[in-house]
Amino acid sequence: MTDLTAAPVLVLLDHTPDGTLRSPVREIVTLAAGLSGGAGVHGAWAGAGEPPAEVLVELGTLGVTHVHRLVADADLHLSAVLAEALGSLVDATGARLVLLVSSFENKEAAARLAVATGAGVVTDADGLVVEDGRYVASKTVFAGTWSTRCAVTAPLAVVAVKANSVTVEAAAAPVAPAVVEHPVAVSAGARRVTLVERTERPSSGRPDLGSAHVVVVGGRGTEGDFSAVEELADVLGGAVGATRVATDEGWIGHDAQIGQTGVTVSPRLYIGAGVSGAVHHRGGMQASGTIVAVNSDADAPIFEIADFGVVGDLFTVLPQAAAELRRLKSEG
Ligand SMILES: Cc1cc2nc3c(=O)[nH]c(=O)nc-3n(C[C@H](O)[C@H](O)[C@H](O)COP(=O)(O)OP(=O)(O)OC[C@H]3O[C@@H](n4cnc5c(N)ncnc54)[C@H](O)[C@@H]3O)c2cc1C
Repeated sequence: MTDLTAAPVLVLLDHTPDGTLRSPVREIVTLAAGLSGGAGVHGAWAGAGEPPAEVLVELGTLGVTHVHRLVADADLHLSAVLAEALGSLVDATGARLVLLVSSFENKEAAARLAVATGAGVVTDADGLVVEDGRYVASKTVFAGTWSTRCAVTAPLAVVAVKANSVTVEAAAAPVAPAVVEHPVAVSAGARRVTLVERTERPSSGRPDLGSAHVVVVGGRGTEGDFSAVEELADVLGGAVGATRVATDEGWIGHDAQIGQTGVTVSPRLYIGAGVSGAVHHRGGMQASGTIVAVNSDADAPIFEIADFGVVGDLFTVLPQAAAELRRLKSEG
């Protein structure tokens, strides 16, 4: 039986343009440290300069032993280029597992990497273990109504893990990661698309919807007034989401839409206000840890899946909840 813990684990270290780690990266590094045995956790760093010193310290605390700074004469934001870079790192490190955060862009890179290397790929995983010499990933499917376990039978596993799936933990002993430059020879095929321009969306100051621990969602019941939803999200340090009705009405941007034709979220806490819980919406939130619903209609379908429900007017309930949370916070 193959001893997978004898092989290093490769982790894509997503970060902001200024070099700050994106929050779910800490989760997959924790997962990698637990799976790598003594073989080490190798991080792939795709960015203009070196990782900042404080990031290296943090990565070392989490158990990253090596950071490979990818250097390419093509844009590593393009999934074809990134997939080739990760493929060459797999060859260089002998990794048997590549972990990525399950974002839209990373899933595309994961698929390309798997096709190029013959790897087995699992996306939207919420857990990963080694069983009988194979990596076995868990994930929910069919709008969160089924839990599945997928064993990777190929020699290389590529697994994209959903945010909020792993509790971040420091490694048993911190290390000082070695920073290694890794030049990437990009193929002509990966150059078929060139990035002409990138403009970062202005930050709302709130966490990213796809990876936030808390998401507060407004539906038609808000009648376009998201102030109570935003206030509660801010008290909880959460992101603001919406139903398709709310985005179609133009009350909030389409990137806030959660559901079958929007973003899939699985925060630790989902709060739906004025949201009926239609099947197309559930498809994007049913895997959330705790579901709270505030709806004036006691027969609204969302109460069927809610862990905690309040029958009431959101414009009364949400400000009360926000005020009480503020009071509790001020008491320390
Ligand atoms: C192909 C297809 C894809 C779709 N994809 C998506 C998707 O990705 N995401 C998505 O969300 N939808 C999607 N939809 C639409 C989906 O079917 C529902 O129409 C939508 O989710 C309903 O949004 P809602 O809950 O805001 O509105 P409604 O269903 O109208 O519910 C509004 C709720 O607010 C409550 N309410 C009203 N006033 C208050 C108040 N003051 N306080 C408290 N509660 C109040 C009402 O009791 C009601 O339950 C899709 C539809 C189709 C056909």
